[in-house]
Amino acid sequence: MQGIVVIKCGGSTMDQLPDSFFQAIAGLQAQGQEIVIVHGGGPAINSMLDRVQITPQFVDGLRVTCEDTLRVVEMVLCGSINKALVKRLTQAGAKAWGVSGIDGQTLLATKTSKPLGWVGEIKKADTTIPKAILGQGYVPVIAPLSVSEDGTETFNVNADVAAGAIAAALSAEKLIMVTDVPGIMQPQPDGTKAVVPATSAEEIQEMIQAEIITGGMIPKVQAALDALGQGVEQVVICRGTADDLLGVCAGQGVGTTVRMNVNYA
Ligand SMILES: Nc1ncnc2c1ncn2[C@@H]1O[C@H](COP(=O)(O)OP(=O)(O)O)[C@@H](O)[C@H]1O
Ligand SMILES: CC(=O)N[C@@H](CCC(=O)OP(=O)(O)O)C(=O)O
Repeated sequence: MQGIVVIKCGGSTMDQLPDSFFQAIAGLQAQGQEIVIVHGGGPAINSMLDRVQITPQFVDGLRVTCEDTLRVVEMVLCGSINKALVKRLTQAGAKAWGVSGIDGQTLLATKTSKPLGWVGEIKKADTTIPKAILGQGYVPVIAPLSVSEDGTETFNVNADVAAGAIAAALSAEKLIMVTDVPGIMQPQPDGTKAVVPATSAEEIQEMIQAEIITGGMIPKVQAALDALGQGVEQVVICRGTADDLLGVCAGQGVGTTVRMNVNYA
């Protein structure tokens, strides 16, 4: 592989990520593969909100973010989660450098017009900082906070959306969305659920309408389609294991590959 690989680490799976996953990233980095990590941390934010007695609230997978919630989001994502990931990568032998979307205005945003409070809509992803970090031989580890153009306001951004915007701005070869499920799951006639190996914008719309895709999977698939629309070559939703990560990098059929349309190779 030549192009940049963006890995989005979902908060859902953060506590379960095995050492071998980080060792796989270290191995890829040692082979010269440029990797950028964008991370979430939804469950850790929820636990901290619980400790300060704020009830989490979501609309279509996006957190309603009042001022107090924003403080907690910034503290958890830029603080404990970002540093925990940098440490795990370091222990695995990778070189990692943690930043947030605020740093260098990597994620420039305006406040959403939706009734979600301090949630940002990304206007521009600036690749100066991620590229500078890559240029120094480190994996940028990016927390999904965003900042206003004048630098006065911070906004919360869903990590899938942040990863999609950064992958698009970097013209990444692959966006790998690592989560706690093996891909998009669909109910089968026998009552079980199976991973959808590949899907399209049209099928995704149908699955959202049929409530097969719900909650946090909604921003994920929307971000995947946006990234493809902006030139990212491949988007895969899969689990956070070394096998899945290396399988996607090797072009094997792992997880769910999201495509713009069914006939698009
Ligand atoms: N069709 C679906 N297939 C798989 N997961 C789905 C689907 N619809 C909703 N989900 C939910 O989406 C979750 C992943 O989104 P989220 O919790 O936001 O994870 P992350 O923190 O990794 O972004 C899954 O754990 C599952 O509960
Ligand atoms: C606006 C919004 O929803 N922001 C997210 C940011 C973290 C995130 O997306 O984490 P996951 O990847 O674990 O879902 C939040 O506050 O939970």
